[in-house]
Parts: sequence; C-alpha cells; structure tokens
Amino acid sequence: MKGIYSELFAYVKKKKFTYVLLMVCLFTGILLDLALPWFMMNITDSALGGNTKEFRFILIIGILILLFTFAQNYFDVLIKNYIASFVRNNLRLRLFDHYLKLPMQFFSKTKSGENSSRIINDVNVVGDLMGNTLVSLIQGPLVAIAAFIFLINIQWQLALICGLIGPLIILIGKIFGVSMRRISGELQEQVSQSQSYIQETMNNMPFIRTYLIGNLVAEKFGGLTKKIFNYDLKKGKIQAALQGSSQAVGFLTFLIAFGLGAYFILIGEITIGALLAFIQLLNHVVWPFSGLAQVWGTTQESLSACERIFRVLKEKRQFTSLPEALTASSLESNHISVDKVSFSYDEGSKKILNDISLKVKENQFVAIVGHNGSGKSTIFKLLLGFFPYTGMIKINNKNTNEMTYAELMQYFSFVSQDQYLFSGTVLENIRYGNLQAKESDIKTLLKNLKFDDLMNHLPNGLATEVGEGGSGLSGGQRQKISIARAILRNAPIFLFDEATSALDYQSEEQIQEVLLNFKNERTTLVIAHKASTIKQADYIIVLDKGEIRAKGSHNELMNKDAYYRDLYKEYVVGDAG
Ligand SMILES: Nc1ncnc2c1ncn2[C@@H]1O[C@H](COP(=O)(O)OP(=O)(O)OP(=O)(O)O)[C@@H](O)[C@H]1O
Repeated sequence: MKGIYSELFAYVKKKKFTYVLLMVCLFTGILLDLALPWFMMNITDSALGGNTKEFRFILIIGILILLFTFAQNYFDVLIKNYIASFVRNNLRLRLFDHYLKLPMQFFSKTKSGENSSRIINDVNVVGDLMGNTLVSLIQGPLVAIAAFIFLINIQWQLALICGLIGPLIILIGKIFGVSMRRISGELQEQVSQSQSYIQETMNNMPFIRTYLIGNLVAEKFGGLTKKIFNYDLKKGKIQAALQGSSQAVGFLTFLIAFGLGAYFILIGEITIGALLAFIQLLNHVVWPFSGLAQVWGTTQESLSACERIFRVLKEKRQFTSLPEALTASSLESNHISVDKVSFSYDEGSKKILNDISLKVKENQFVAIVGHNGSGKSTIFKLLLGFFPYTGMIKINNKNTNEMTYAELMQYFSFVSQDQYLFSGTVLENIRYGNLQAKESDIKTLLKNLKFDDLMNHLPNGLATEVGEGGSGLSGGQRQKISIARAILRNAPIFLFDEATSALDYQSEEQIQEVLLNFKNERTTLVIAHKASTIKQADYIIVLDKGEIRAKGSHNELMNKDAYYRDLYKEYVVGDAG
C-alpha cells in the first residue's frame, strides 16, 4: 500500500501547479458554500425587519455569489478533468511501454484480455481517483469543518448536538470500506476474465460457427457473467447499506436540528434567518460526511485498481529502454553452438528441452525434425532469447546471454508458424522487416520471390488493408507477407518454422527455391515439415521428447537410424497427401 501511495503522490508532484490551482478552487468553493447561508440569513432577517437599504445591498452580494459560484464550478470541473485525463494518459502510456519491455514469460502466464483491461479499465478508475475522488475526500471534511465553525457561531449547543454525526458516519464508512475494497477487487478480476473470454470468442468465431459450439461458449460466458452478477449484487448490498445508514444518520441530524431549532426560535435564542442559515449549513456538515462514506467506497475500488496496475509495473522488465533495430546484413561469419541447454516453461515443471547440444556451421542449412511437441519451436524461442535457460548458446563464439537484445536480434530473420500482422497495409506489414526499405525495393523483392500476387491480385495492391491480424487476407497471402518480411530483414541467420501449409504448390516450390538460394549465403535453421525440405538440408537434427535423438545428413540417418527412417516416411506420406 505504501508503494501505491508514493506512486500516486508522484503524480501530484508532477502536476504541482495544477493541484495548487485546484486547491485555490476548492477553498473558494468552501467560502462560497458558507456565503450562501450567510446570504440566506441576512436577506431573510433584513426583509422581516423591513430594512430595504440593507436588503438591496445583500441582494447585490447574492448576485455576486451567484457569478462566483458559476466561475468556481466551471474551473473546478475543468481542472479536475484535466488532472484525470493527464493521469490516465500518462499511466496508460507508462503501462503500455512497460508491457513492451516485459519478458516473454510474463505473456505466457497472463491472458491478453486481462492485460488490456489493466490498460483500459483500471487506468480509467485511477484517473478518476486522482482527478475527482481524492479531492472529494479532502473537500468533504474541509467544507464540513468550515460549516461547523459557522454553525457554532450561530448557536453552539445546537451545533454540537448536530456535530455528533461526523464521527458516526466516518465509522460507518470504515466498517463498509474494507468489504467494498475486497469485493471490488474480486469483481474487477472477474470482469478481466470475461474480457479475455470475449476476446478469445471473437478470434475463434469461425471455429465456433463450424463446430456449432455457440451454446457451449454462451454457457461458459453465462457462468462468467453470473459471477460478475453475484459480485455486483454483493457490491450493491454494501453500497446500499453504506448509503442507507449514512443517509439515515444524516436525516436524523436534520430532525434534531429542526426540532431544537424551532424551540430556540420560540425562546428567542435565534432568528428565523439564522435557522434557515443553520439548516443550509447543516447540509454542508451532513452531506460531505454521508457522501464521504460513498467516496470512501469508490476510493477503495480505485485503490484495488491501483494495486493491479502497480503489480504489473513492479514486474521485472527485460529492457530498461526498448531496443532499436540494428542493421542486420553487415554481419559476415555466423555460426551457432548450443551447449547442454535445458529448459522448462514453468520453474520446477517437466523439462521441455533436456541437455541439448548442437553446432550449426556458417552458411549451413540445418533441418530440425521431430514429432509434434518434441520441442522444435522451443529451440527457436531460446535462440531468440525469449526465455532464460540453463546451458549456453553462442553465436560466433559469443555467449548470447552477454549480448544486448538488439545485438542478438541483428543475427536473426524469423518466420514463425503463426503469422503476426498488424492492421495496416500489406506494404506496411512487409516494411516492418526493414523500416528504411523503399516501396520499389519491396516490389523488387516480391518479384524475385515470385509473390507478385500480393501486388497484382489484391484490390489495392500493396496498399490493401490487411484487417485485424490479417483477417482480410487469405492464409497463403498472410504467410507470403511473413516470409517476405523476414527476407527483407536480410539477417545472416534465417530461422524458418516451415509453415507452408497454406501455400499453393507453385508458391511452395518458390519457397523451396528461396531456401536453396540461402544455402551458401546464410546460416539457415528450418523446422521442417516437408520431406522435400529435409532432403535439401546439409544436416538434420532429430528431436524426440526434448532430447536430440540423432544428427547427420539425410543419407547417413536413413542408413543408421530406424527412428529417423520412420519419421521420414511420415513426412513423405504427408507431402504426398
Ligand atoms: N508457452 C508455453 N507454456 C507452457 N508449455 C508450452 C508453451 N509452449 C509450448 N509448450 C510445451 O512445450 C512442448 C514443446 O512445444 P514446441 O512448440 O517446442 O513443440 P514443437 O516440436 O515445435 O511442436 P510442433 O511440431 O507441434 O510445432 C509442448 O509439450 C508444449 O505443450
């Protein structure tokens, strides 16, 4: 909690001047709150006393109070909104930037919907806290104290009796505040989970349609929303009890004030104007306190959003500043050695890779083969520095763990099995491979790759929008963009998770040709899914349940390794299919 308060205070420090203005506004508001009862008391008494000169003077003051109240309210709302927007904007950028710097392990253990809920929903709540709620928390008691002093001036016995309400309402707020905070935290957790599920549902719509699992999905979502509903109800009950009891205490105070006030008029202790002012002032004593109970509830809710945000901000970053892309093509000799590398995704769980050692010579073409789940893609993820491991990986005899991330990345062009595309045009998506590339360079590259269809067959050529995640393109077109992007990057080591399933025969042949051309130009590691690719390789690594089962050329392995022979047969059948 201490950490949260200092984080929040840092925002106050950042906007010192604006908070000072807000305080000026706040104190002006308190003065105006007191000016109105003063006006009511004096105008009533001067009218009842028939003093027209005084009446006119007080009326003019009343008009001035009105004008000031308008200006005070205008600036109060303006400044509060400015602070809330500033905090939201700043925190959102900070959080987004932090997410970009977190290690990949973080993303393999969290849900994307929850992370987006942090950046959108929780940040909004914290903005409200800093702009509105926090100020109300100070404003309420200050107004109440000022009004109370005025009340004492009017009739101290009556004021003291009515003043008993303050501590009582604070006690009520404290009792309910704790449960409010707990329920709000749990509620937000459920909201995040359902947000994740909505996101997954939208992404999986074709699967839901074709497998007719709409009812199942709706049922699961129903379960999630039921939890939200139940937490909402619990929250509603606490809010109702909080508000009901504080309002009742408030009303009780008015009953006492009217009853006793009327008695004091009867015995000539106070005037009618004074009672009017007293009741108006009492509003300022009662409502800040009864409202305070509610504001306290909102504060607890906001603090649990803060907790969630700052929990993420406390996660150790992989980078202090985001690495910039380095020019990849200038590197010459590029060999890789993997020495006794072991890895598991979760600490203490089953090893996904166990004591892997391999060497890839400069400009060698290496195929990694193995059954599904044998750990092929995981080897790529470790080469790319996504996860920490035991053992050592070296490129050109340098330990990759001693390289900066940008330095490591300059070695690799990577094509994964999944295609990662951003909304934008085909051209923009290919250009991520080399942000300096001219359109003409990209066109030449596509011509050389014989991916002309990306220029000629799409409605707006390279300016065609790919849609969210490439949803507006065919699977083959998405793969071609990913491959073209990696080749445009022109790094000396090409990591290719052979995902050529969506390519037509002609395009597949074309990719094979590109890989063949790489043979003497750059170091290439292919997770091979095709017999034709495997046969091209200089060297093959056979992986089985996270261990290297055999290594060698295709002919060597066919001669000496039965496991490989069987595996290869499966690939040949796959190719024929
Ligand atoms: N993010 C992750 N968290 C936990 N386990 C994972 C994660 N990614 C992969 N695994 C597990 O690691 C093992 C190896 O996965 P990997 O993707 O490396 O296999 P692969 O050989 O590339 O398989 P395929 O041929 O199906 O692509 C699998 O058992 C998988 O369940």
